[in-house]
Amino acid sequence: MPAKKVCIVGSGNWGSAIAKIIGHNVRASNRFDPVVNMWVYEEMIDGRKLTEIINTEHENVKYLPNHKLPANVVAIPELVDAVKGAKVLVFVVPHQFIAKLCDQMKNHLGEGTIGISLIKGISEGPDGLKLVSDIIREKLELDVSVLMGANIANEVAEEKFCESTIGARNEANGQIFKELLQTPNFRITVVMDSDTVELCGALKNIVAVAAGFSDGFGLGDNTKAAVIRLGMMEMVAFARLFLGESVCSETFLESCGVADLITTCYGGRNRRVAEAFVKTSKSITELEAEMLNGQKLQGPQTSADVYNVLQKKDMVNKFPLFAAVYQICFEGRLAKEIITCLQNHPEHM
Ligand SMILES: NC(=O)c1ccc[n+]([C@@H]2O[C@H](COP(=O)([O-])OP(=O)(O)OC[C@H]3O[C@@H](n4cnc5c(N)ncnc54)[C@H](O)[C@@H]3O)[C@@H](O)[C@H]2O)c1
Ligand SMILES: O=P(O)(O)OC[C@H](O)CO
Repeated sequence: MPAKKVCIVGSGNWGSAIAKIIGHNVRASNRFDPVVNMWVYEEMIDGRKLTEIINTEHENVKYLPNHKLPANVVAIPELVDAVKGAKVLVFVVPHQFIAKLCDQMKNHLGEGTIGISLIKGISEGPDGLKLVSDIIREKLELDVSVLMGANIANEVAEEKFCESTIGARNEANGQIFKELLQTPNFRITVVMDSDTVELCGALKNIVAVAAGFSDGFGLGDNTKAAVIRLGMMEMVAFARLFLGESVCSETFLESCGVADLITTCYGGRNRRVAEAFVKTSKSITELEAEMLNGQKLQGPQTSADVYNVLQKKDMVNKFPLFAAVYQICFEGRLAKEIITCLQNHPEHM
């Protein structure tokens, strides 16, 4: 069987960290072509193209500085050129960009191409919730797995030990992605409950924003633990509401569930910016621009997407923590009302 060409669609903080792993792993496997394409959203850095910097210095100096990428990872600015001939696509862009990128890729993919989404977020469809993987499936007609877990990109790039979860609909494809992505310090479990895995990855970012508010008020570890627990209860309830009987409780015990929720509520960007939101009174948009140097927050936007979906179902009052995050970020509700929200949570009624 010919070696499969891999293309990474995205090159931000996580995209670059995963490129380090993929570039290394394809060299050690007969299954994959040893040269990996990486689509890069082109920008100028001190008068030079980012793609040129990556291809000469083998470093994404803006989104993952101080980490060398393997030389077999080739940065390509045109999306259609990057995906040409690829049989394995790794989608890793902020979720707000994925639909438009799929439209550009459509009609440029070969038969039998498979994909995996590392994107944490959701979208809204005409009938309510739409998963990012569903957008990719519908637009590109691919089998799509997902990878979600307690995986802060900088720590993964430093090769510190962590776990991750692949959610697959096609088990054989899930195993192919495990071969592509697993390392001694990045241990992967494959489960078939793909939609729950994906929802965990998206929803934990909303809880991280609430954890950041709590930190901003200096409420301490007990309060943050309560935010994490109540957030998890809302994640489970939301998954059951939208995915029904197919949701497997054990999935929340995988890295994509409890572990990602913990890491994100302590070490993530959403937490950090939400803490600054409380301390500075600047808007989320201002803080994202000031603090993240081009990286994108997923939590506030996901809270808005989730709020709209819940409104359509008339279920907002069943998810007070998710709703409070949205209202505080976008509707001027006072951040300190996160405490009122915890005090009156239906879990204690
Ligand atoms: N960073 C992490 O620690 C981490 C870990 C796990 C999962 N994730 C998830 O991975 C996904 C990607 O995150 P990331 O950290 O790689 O990205 P990031 O936050 O670093 O985002 C910046 C990326 O978006 C690109 N971009 C900017 N404008 C664009 C446009 N108009 N169209 C297309 N691309 C544009 C930038 O060039 C850059 O590559 C997100 O869903 C995130 O939640 C991130
Ligand atoms: O930095 P965040 O908040 O986007 O979270 C990063 C990862 O999703 C943690 O697994």
